[in-house]
Amino acid sequence: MAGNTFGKSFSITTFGESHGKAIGVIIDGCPAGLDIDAAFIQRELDRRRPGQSRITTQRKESDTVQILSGIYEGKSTGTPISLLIPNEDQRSKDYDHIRSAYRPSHADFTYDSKYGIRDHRGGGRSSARETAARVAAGAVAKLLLQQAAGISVQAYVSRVANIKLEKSHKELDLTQTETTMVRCPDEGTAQRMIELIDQVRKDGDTVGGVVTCVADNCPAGLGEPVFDKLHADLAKAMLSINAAHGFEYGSGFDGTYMRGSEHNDLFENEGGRIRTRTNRSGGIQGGISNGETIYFNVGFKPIATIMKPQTSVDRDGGEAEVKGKGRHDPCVLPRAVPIVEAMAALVLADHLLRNRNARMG
Ligand SMILES: Cc1cc2nc3c(=O)[nH]c(=O)nc-3n(C[C@H](O)[C@H](O)[C@H](O)COP(=O)(O)O)c2cc1C
Ligand SMILES: C=C(O[C@@H]1CC(C(=O)O)=C[C@@H](OP(=O)(O)O)[C@H]1O)C(=O)O
Repeated sequence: MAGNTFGKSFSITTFGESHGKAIGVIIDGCPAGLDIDAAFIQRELDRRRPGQSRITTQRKESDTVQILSGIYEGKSTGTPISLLIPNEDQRSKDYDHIRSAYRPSHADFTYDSKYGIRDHRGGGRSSARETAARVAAGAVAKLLLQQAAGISVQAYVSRVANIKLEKSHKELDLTQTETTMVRCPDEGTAQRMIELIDQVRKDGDTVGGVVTCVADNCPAGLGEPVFDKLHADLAKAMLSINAAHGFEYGSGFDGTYMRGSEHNDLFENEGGRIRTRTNRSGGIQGGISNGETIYFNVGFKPIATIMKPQTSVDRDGGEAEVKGKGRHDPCVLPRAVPIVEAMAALVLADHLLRNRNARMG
């Protein structure tokens, strides 16, 4: 199968390029009868939209979603749901200077190597504009998770470069995430992150960092014991996001410093429900959810397009100099939050539906 489809039982296919007419998504497998609030899909898109604050790309897209099929009188019909988001503010001229040169650490060279086509206008399919389609589909997945099982998915920015939120997700009030433009739920840390991004933007440079994601109320039993392990599917989903460079769940890489005696999550019976006292497993054991909170981190690199000259090569291998032009994000993180949530919701919705056939009764 070509690489534009994601998921098995609840699957999405996205289409469109950053500088084409529109982008969109077809969702397959959504059961009939789900209440679909179009305003909710739009609110999720608004959280990802370019031009939303001074610390994001200034491309002005309204990202107004059109529902083309699969929803009737506010409910899913069980048929493919297609959602279209027209492009309104492409400025392809900004890319004339890289008609043949490759931007360092963007996808220009690899895309050309694969297809033999150099469409220099924006990143095409490799532009993060495509993630709008994922967020629209992720909104439907969130509604499914909420209505079918009461599962919620929330992400936030936990680090920008070296400015780190020292509190864990258990100590934070995640309802505060949307109150700061950087989407960090701690006001003081958020201010320092914003100041850093402002400075980096003035310098014509970029910074990376980490998004943390938390899924609550996930029942025990979602996932597969072999290849499609829940954490493996989450890892693939997260690493499929543009500029994502790392994934860890539960105790992650820190856990590798501990001994088994320190690391194990001991079981207990809490009023008839089997739980663990700690949650270093991040809510997943053996590829299957154990009913505890699922949490993971996604690391993002500093964005490739910088407003400083860098050496490069052109299609013929000749020397070239590339300096970023146009509208770009100085930091991916504030807009990555709704994308991470959407991809997590898609994975969980897929496994929730797959799990229906796991056993009799
Ligand atoms: C929300 C978001 C916004 C992004 N904005 C830009 C941008 O303005 N300029 C840019 O060069 N890269 C941007 N990127 C990253 C590129 O799309 C990405 O680096 C590129 O496709 C190459 O893929 P890779 O970094 O995963 O190897 C963004 C990524 C995300 C998730
Ligand atoms: C348009 C969006 O972000 C874009 C992501 C992006 C990239 O290279 O990933 C590069 C820029 O694209 P362009 O120069 O074509 O405007 C960003 O503005 C969006 O997220 O909707």
